[in-house]
This record gives sequence, C-alpha cells and structure tokens, in this order.
Amino acid sequence: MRVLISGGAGFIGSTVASACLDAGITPVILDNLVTGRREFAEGRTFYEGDIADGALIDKIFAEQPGIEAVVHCAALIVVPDSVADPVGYYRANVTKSLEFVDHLLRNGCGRMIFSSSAAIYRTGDDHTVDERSALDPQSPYARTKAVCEAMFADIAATRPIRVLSLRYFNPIGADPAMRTGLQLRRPSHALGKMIGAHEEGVPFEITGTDYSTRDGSGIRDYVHVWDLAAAHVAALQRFDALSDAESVINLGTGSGTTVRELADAFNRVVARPVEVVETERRPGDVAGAYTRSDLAERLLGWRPRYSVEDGIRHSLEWAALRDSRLAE
Ligand SMILES: O=c1ccn([C@@H]2O[C@H](COP(=O)(O)OP(=O)(O)O[C@H]3O[C@H](CO)[C@H](O)[C@H](O)[C@H]3O)[C@@H](O)[C@H]2O)c(=O)[nH]1
Repeated sequence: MRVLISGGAGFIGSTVASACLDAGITPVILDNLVTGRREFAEGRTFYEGDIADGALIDKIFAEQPGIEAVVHCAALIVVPDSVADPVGYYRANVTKSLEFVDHLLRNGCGRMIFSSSAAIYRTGDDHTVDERSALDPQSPYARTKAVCEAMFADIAATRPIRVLSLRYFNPIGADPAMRTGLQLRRPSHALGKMIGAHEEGVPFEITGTDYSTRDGSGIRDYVHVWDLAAAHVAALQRFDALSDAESVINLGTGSGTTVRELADAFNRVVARPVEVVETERRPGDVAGAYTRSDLAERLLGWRPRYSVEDGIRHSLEWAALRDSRLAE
C-alpha cells in the first residue's frame, strides 16, 4: 500500500511515516518545511511544497501510482500563535485543507485520515470526554480543527471521499528507534518545560494549582507518539471496514495524569529530580480532559502500549540526541 502523508516531515507525520515503513506501507511525504524538517524525510520519497498547490498534488499522483489513502497531518499547531495570527492559522489549516481535498478528489483519492485534536472538546466536571461529547474549541487553533472536521464531513456526504478524524490528546515521547522526535529545541508544553528545567537545574513551574482536579493541577491524557502512529497504521489497514457513521475516533490512553503526577513520573525516570514550584495559571488554560472512549480499541483493535514513564524516557533520549540530528 502507498500512502501520502501531508506534514510527513513534522513530529507526528514523520513518526506515522516510520510506523508505515515498519508495517510494509510505503509513505510518500509532502511537506512545505515551514515547521517540518528535511532531515525527517531523508531516505523517504519526499515532495517539498504546499498542500494547496494543485499542480504539485497532480504531479505526485502521476509519479506515485497507487496512492490509496492520505494521512493529513499538515497544520500549524501553536495555540498562542493562533491567537496572534488568526488569519494565518485559518489560511494554513482551513483554506489550504479545502484546496487539498479538492485536489485529492480530482486525483481520485477517496480515503483520508485527518489529524484532529482533543482540544476541540468542551470538558465536563469529571474531566472525561468521548466522541459524542459537546465541542467547544477555546482557541483559533482548536477552532481550525473543528471547522476542518465539519468541512470534511460536508464534503464526504456527497463526494467520493471518506474522512476519518483522529482526535489526539497530548502526544509525548519519540520514535523508540530515535529516527525522529520533536523538532523544537525548547518545546513549551509541560514535558518540554520539565526537560528544560531539568537540563538547566532550575525549578519546573506548575502553572495553575486551583483547578477542580484531584490535586489542583491541570489534567491531561499523555499518549505516546509511537502509539499514535500505530493507530494510524491500524486505521489505514481497517479503513474500508469502518462505516460512514464511524468517522471520529479519540486517541488517548484513557488515563488522566495531572501536572504533579507528570512531575512525579519524571522524577522516577531521571537520576537527579527536578524541583517543582507553583505559579499562576497561563492565560486561556483549561483544567483539561482525558478520553473515556473505547472506540479506538473496538474499531481499530488499537490499545496504547507505552506508559507515561516510557514517553518521558523517550522524550529525554530524543532531547539528548536532537542537536546531533538536526542542523540547527
Ligand atoms: O511549564 C508548564 C507548562 C504547562 N503546564 C501545565 O501542564 C498542563 C499541560 O499543558 P501543555 O501545554 O503541555 O498542554 P495543553 O493541553 O495545554 O496544550 C497542548 O496540547 C493540546 C492537545 O490537547 C494542543 O495540541 C495544544 O496546541 C498544545 O499547546 C496544563 O495544565 C499546564 O498548565 C505547567 O504546569 N507548566
């Protein structure tokens, strides 16, 4: 099977590409390298360019016969940037996705797996969500994902394409074989900040300790990126067995981890523990959620295999390697 992966030189897309290769699926990478890394496409079939570039998409389908599906990961993903630049975010994530799907239709590609986000859910009092939970995206970034889901569903209703949206919770870790990982040197998410604090020997700041969670800190569902990638492989293999109604699947572990618990897990992994201090909430932050759904297991036969500690260990291993793997 041959699969086109948009954003295939990014963190998740490149990991999906590695999982495809390991499963005997041939990935064709499409990435404009705005945030993706050329190094992550090395040795793979790679087209540098934009998902909205119709001539390029036509060229890819002409040169790579037998592309059976698309995994659409290409997107901008930084919440504060989306607040500062909503036009840029809607253009990159929505307008270009609309053009992309049109190009796919013209080339007869009828299967798409879309990288969506659990950030689109309204979170209830018990901090759990499933695929039927109400949506209430809180940032322009999250709204671009919700808009894309709705747009794809409208298109799939009458045009010959089916779209499966996979709603990711919080990805951590790296390819266990260390082919790829997070491209950023200093990621701003909780584990990235923890690794940074640990390297510099400064305290890690818990941003917000007055949430209605079991210990007051924010709760998330940290899912290993290799498990996410494996879910894409399972979705590709089972795509045609899914019914039209089964168009959204949560990808999380089903366990909530608070920031304090994440720090405890971190300190079980590292030799020299990181100190933890408390500060104010970040603007726009939410208490958070984890999945209560078993749909991924029922429909894809997928279950996460890696623990939060595994994710932390692999993130640390990648952080130590990153500078030797990436040019800058
Ligand atoms: O230095 C920090 C950074 C984060 N946190 C806390 O850690 C939790 C998780 O924060 P992250 O920034 O790691 O994750 P978010 O879920 O808030 O947001 C991230 O994950 C989302 C997926 O659900 C989207 O992808 C989004 O773009 C991305 O920023 C929150 O309670 C946050 O307050 C800290 O305590 N200290």
